[in-house]
Formats: sequence, C-alpha cells, structure tokens
Amino acid sequence: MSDTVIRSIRQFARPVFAAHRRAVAGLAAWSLLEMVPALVSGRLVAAALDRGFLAGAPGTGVLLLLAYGVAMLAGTLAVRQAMPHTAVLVESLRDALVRMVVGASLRRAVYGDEVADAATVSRITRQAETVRQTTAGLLMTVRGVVFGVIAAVAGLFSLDPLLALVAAPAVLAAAALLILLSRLLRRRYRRLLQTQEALAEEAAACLSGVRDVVTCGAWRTAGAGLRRRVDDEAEATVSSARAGTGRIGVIALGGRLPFVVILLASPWLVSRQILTPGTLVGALTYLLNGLDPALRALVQTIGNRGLELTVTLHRLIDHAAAAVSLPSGRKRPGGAEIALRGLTFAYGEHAKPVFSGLDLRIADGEHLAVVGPSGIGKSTLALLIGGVVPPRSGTVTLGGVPVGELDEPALRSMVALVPQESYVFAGALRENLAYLRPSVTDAELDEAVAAMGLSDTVRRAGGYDAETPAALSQGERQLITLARVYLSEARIVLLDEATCHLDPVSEARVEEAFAARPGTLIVVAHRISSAMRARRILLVEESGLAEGTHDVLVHRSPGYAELVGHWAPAARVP
Ligand SMILES: Nc1ncnc2c1ncn2[C@@H]1O[C@H](COP(=O)(O)OP(=O)(O)OP(=O)(O)O)[C@@H](O)[C@H]1O
Repeated sequence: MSDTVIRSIRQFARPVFAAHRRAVAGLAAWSLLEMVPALVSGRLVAAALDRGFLAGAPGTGVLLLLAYGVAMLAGTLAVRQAMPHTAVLVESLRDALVRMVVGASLRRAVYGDEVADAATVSRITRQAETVRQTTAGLLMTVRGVVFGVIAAVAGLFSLDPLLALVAAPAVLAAAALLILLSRLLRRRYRRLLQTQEALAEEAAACLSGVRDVVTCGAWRTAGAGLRRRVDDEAEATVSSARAGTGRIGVIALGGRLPFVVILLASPWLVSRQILTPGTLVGALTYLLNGLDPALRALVQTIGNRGLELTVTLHRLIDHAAAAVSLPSGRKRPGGAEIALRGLTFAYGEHAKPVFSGLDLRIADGEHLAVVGPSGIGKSTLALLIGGVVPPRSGTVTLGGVPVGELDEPALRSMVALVPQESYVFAGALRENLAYLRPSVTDAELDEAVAAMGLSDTVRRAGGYDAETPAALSQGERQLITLARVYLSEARIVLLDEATCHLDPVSEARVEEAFAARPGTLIVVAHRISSAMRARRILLVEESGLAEGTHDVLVHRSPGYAELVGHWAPAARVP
C-alpha cells in the first residue's frame, strides 16, 4: 500500500478506534473467550481417551467430553457477544470513510474541475457500502482465524512440542504463499474493477447519446467500442478467477500437510510410545477442527473479501487523497474591504471566461446591488467574492489578504453567501436559526425573527424549541435561512437571489434589515426595487462592469435601461 493510503487509513480509522475504546476492549475480551474451545479441544479429547475410555474409566471420559461441550457453548456465546462491538466499530469506520471521501469529492467539485454528478455519488456510496460489509465480515472472520491458528498451534505444543514443530513451519509456509498470491490477486482484481468501470462509462455514454449515435450512423463504431470493453471485462474476470485457484495450495500446505505427516508417522510414534493414542487423536482434533477450518476461512473469506476490501479502499482513498485541498492559509483579514484586481475566471480550461481582467472595490459597510442579464456571471461573481471558487488569474482580496491565503474558518465566519436554495434541516427551530452562532440569546432571536417577518411562523410552530415544521412554504424556508445569516457574525453578506420566493413587501423588509445590520450587503437583484434600495448598483455586461446609482445608470446605460424595462411589470406587484 502506498504511504498516502496508509496515512489516510490512519487518519480516518485512528479517531474511530480512539473514540470507541470500550468497543475495542469488548471485542478483544470476547475474542479471547472465543478462543477457549479451540485451545482446549485437543487436550480434552486426548485426556478423555487416555484417562477415560482407554484407561477403563468411561465416566471420566464422558465428563471430559462434556467439559469440551461447555467450552464450545461459551465460545458460541462469545461470538454472539462480540457482534455488537463489531457493529459499533464497523458503522463508525464506514461513517468516517464516507465523510472523508464525500468531503473530498465536494472539495473537488467546488475548488477543482470535477463535476460531482449522480454517478460519482452513486459510485462512492457503492464502494463505501462494499467497505462496510466486507469490514464487518472480515473483523468477525479475522478474529476467528487468528485465534483459531494460535489456539491450534498452542494446543499442539501443549500436547507435545514435537507436534507443534511439524505444524508451525507448514503454517508459516502457507502464510507466505498466501501473501505472494494476494499481490497477484490484488493486481488482477484491480484490473477487473477498472474494466467494469470503463464498460459502465462507455455504456452510459452510448445510451445517453443514442439519438446522436443513430443520427450520425455511428452505431458500428459505438458498438465496436462497447464490444471491446465487454471483451476486456471478460478477460479480466477469467484471469482473476485463474489466479484464485492458487489458493487451494494454501489450504493443502498449511492444513492438510501436517495432518498427513502426523497420520503417516502415527504407527511409528505410537508403537515407540512417543505419543499416546489419546495425544494422537487430540493432535488430529487440533488439526482438523482448529487449523484446517481457520485456514479455509483465511483463504476463502479473507482471500476474497480482504481482496475486495483492500482494492476498494485503495481506490476510495486514492480518490480522496487526490482531492484538491481547501484554502489552507493561516492569515486573518485586516478589515472587510473587498478588492478584485485583474480577475479572470472560467469554469473549465477551454470554457469561455465569465470574467476577464475584472477590477472592483467594495468598501466595508457598502450596500451594493449586482444586476445584469441572465447567465452573465452575477452568481459567479458572488462565488468569487465569497472565496468559494478561486480565480484563474488575478486576485480577490478581503481586508487586503488574498482569499486563498486566508484562514478558512475565519473566511467562512466573515462572509456569508446565501443562495437561492434554502437549507432548513430537521430539528428544533432554535437549532436552525442559531446554527451559525449557537450562543444567540432569546432576545436576539426575537429581534431577528421580527426583522425577517418570521414571528407568525415561529408562533405557529410553537416557539424556538419546537420542531421545525416539515410543511414550510418556500418563502418561510428562505426567511429561516436569512434569519440564520442575520444572526451570524458575518461582516459581509451576499444575497444571491436569496429572496426570490418572497413577495416584494417581505423582500423589502429583509433587505432593509440587512442594510441596517453592521457590515457590507451585496444583493444579486432580481427586481428593480432591490436595485433601487442599494446605494450603488453594479451592472454586469458582456462588455464589462458599469456602476452608479439607479438614476445615473438609467440615463447612461442602455443595458440597464433595458433591464429596468424587463423588470417594470414585476416592480408594480404590490
Ligand atoms: N458550475 C458551472 N459549470 C460550468 N458553467 C457554469 C457553472 N455555473 C455557471 N456556469 C456558466 O457561467 C456563466 C455565468 O453563470 P452565472 O450563474 O454566474 O450567471 P448569472 O448572471 O448568475 O445567471 P442567472 O441570473 O440566470 O442566475 C453562464 O454561462 C453559466 O452557464
């Protein structure tokens, strides 16, 4: 495994084990108890024969066999008791893994070039689920295998060190063979996964563009491409299965070879009284009931599931490790002035730039409206100012510090970007409203709720500690989101059509409240009334930026006059 993968596993697994010490201790304790039947089996069988049935004391023999039965019952109980501890660890590991990988995907989608589409999410979910299921199975099996092998070898040693001397080298040789084989299997399985994904991608591309494929008469080419992928996958499946047959050798070497050797030597060993008949049967019990099933489980479960787990985990972690890192600066802004200098931005390497060489300065405390035709780049400008997307060239500075060099939490608490979509989650109203500043007092909540016009909604819900109603209107959801930001410590608030579901009166109330709140207010306006309330209006056009007050722009800018013409009917809505 690469260093990155090992580092990433430590990064997500260590806190899980640290946070669940009780589960780890519980699992270890029950696992030790689970080992008891395997440890005592051969000894009890040997004693039952030598001191019981063969010594003319069948009662003693029966009692010793009964003791073996009790040990087996205790072992079964231990397996059952270990399960909840395993579940706690596995579920937490899965959550940590999903958080790490999904977080990485989101970072890539926001800061990098990856599109976080449904296919990416579904692939990650599927792979994380595979990791969860295989980890659960593996944790249970690995314990059985490790303790089974230790118990069998220790039991053999306690019967006669000579027996352990025969079994131990064979077990070590089997383990070495399994390690070598695992490398080959891992390579082949990884190739199998790659071919499966390539096939899924090719099939999805062909199916989504089937009309174009047929229209262009390209179905032969498309079919040939698909067939190639199917053949690749079939070939990878066969070669993976072929490599898997080598695992029989592991069982033969570790489980069967010591059994055959001891069995062949048994007439000599017993006749020379090196071993008693009971010891011989006890040894075979250790080999057949302990070592052989443990090795089978090792090969079948760990060989298959372990392989699946390592390859899938590797791919998930590679995906996460390759993610674009968050702005990781340490600097704090030296004020709240926003400055854009020579800013150029495009959504892709070959996409047409949304902005080229843009310069803009917004002083602390300004109330600015951003207007312009649809698709011109108003939301993109808000994302750039909020440090959500980095410029391709040029700089965006907050308080004199380039956004990328700012301490991320400081940036997020200083700038609040409210989009059109409102995020209201399940839980008490107070949790929703105070999410960005949990220390708010009831008096502050009252003030914010009144300023946003939410008092009726809160009263109907039953107060701040009542559950947030599930059936809220789009407008109420927007108001809750807005109140949350109003209550936050954000010095710069960007409303990107965040009032689109409000009627003009509510919208005016909200904007006036935000304008009266200390700090900068930038509104991506969708009504003329919003623009008219601002002290400065920024018009984004193909040709660049124009700015001024409403009266100035309406006379000087044909683009602005045209927008006002579009908006005029909406402005008359009461
Ligand atoms: N995630 C994205 N990936 C690729 N292109 C995008 C993305 N988001 C926006 N664009 C494109 O960038 C340009 C500017 O979009 P933006 O959403 O900033 O415009 P807007 O002025 O806010 O539009 P509207 O008023 O309709 O919301 C548009 O051509 C849009 O198609």
